[in-house]
Amino acid sequence: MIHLSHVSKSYKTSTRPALDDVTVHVEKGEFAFLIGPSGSGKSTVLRLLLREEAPTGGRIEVAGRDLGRLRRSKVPQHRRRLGCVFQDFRLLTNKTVEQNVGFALEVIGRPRGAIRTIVPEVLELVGLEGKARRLPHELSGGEQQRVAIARAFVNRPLLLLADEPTGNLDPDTSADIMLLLERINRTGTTVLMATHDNTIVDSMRRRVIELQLGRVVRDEARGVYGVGR
Ligand SMILES: Nc1ncnc2c1ncn2[C@@H]1O[C@H](COP(=O)(O)OP(=O)(O)OP(=O)(O)O)[C@@H](O)[C@H]1O
Repeated sequence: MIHLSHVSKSYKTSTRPALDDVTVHVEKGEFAFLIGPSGSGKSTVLRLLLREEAPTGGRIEVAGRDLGRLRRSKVPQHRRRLGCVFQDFRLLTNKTVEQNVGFALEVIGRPRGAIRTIVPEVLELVGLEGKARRLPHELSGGEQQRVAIARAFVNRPLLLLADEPTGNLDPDTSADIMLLLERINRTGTTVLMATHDNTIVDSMRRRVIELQLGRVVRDEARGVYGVGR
């Protein structure tokens, strides 16, 4: 699903590379954590996968597509095949819950009838039935993240990228969000999640890929956050 081969990334204004010879393969259906201290390159990996940035060296393949050969005009289509969830939710503040989720289907041209059927199904999956007409500011942080996850998942993406999705949430709410991401993973969606949350990583015992100064320093099948903690 994700193949990074000898990937390097140097930003123009930075003296050291953000990523330095990174080789990582994540197979279809896997759930993997990307961890590492601030500035280690986690967000850069996600940005490269979304083709928001291009690598300075190496090769990146996502869902069978070589991103180096992806024409600029095909980038939006590539991004629509991925689901993305962020720490700050990024909801449309003037749209209701159902409109936020439905919008993801509108932009890919799904007919209104289909949207009316699919949106309530996805809201039920994320536990937001009954909240479809609320605006984001009428929801708790955890509920807002559920909307963001519903929006990311409504197109049934092959791959879900999550950048610190629990960063703004309390521990109980974070645990609920992780149950939801696990449920989504069980439908066959590959999940790659960047996080600083050691409690979550330790409780899930999933694959852990650790970056330090732009290099992979650990890749364990059922890892914990910190070795020896
Ligand atoms: N747009 C940019 N221009 C220049 N340097 C950048 C840019 N984005 C990131 N960097 C640098 O690249 C390195 C990796 O940053 P990145 O954001 O990928 O780290 P991170 O592991 O996601 O950090 P955090 O956990 O704080 O989000 C850092 O040294 C950062 O300063």
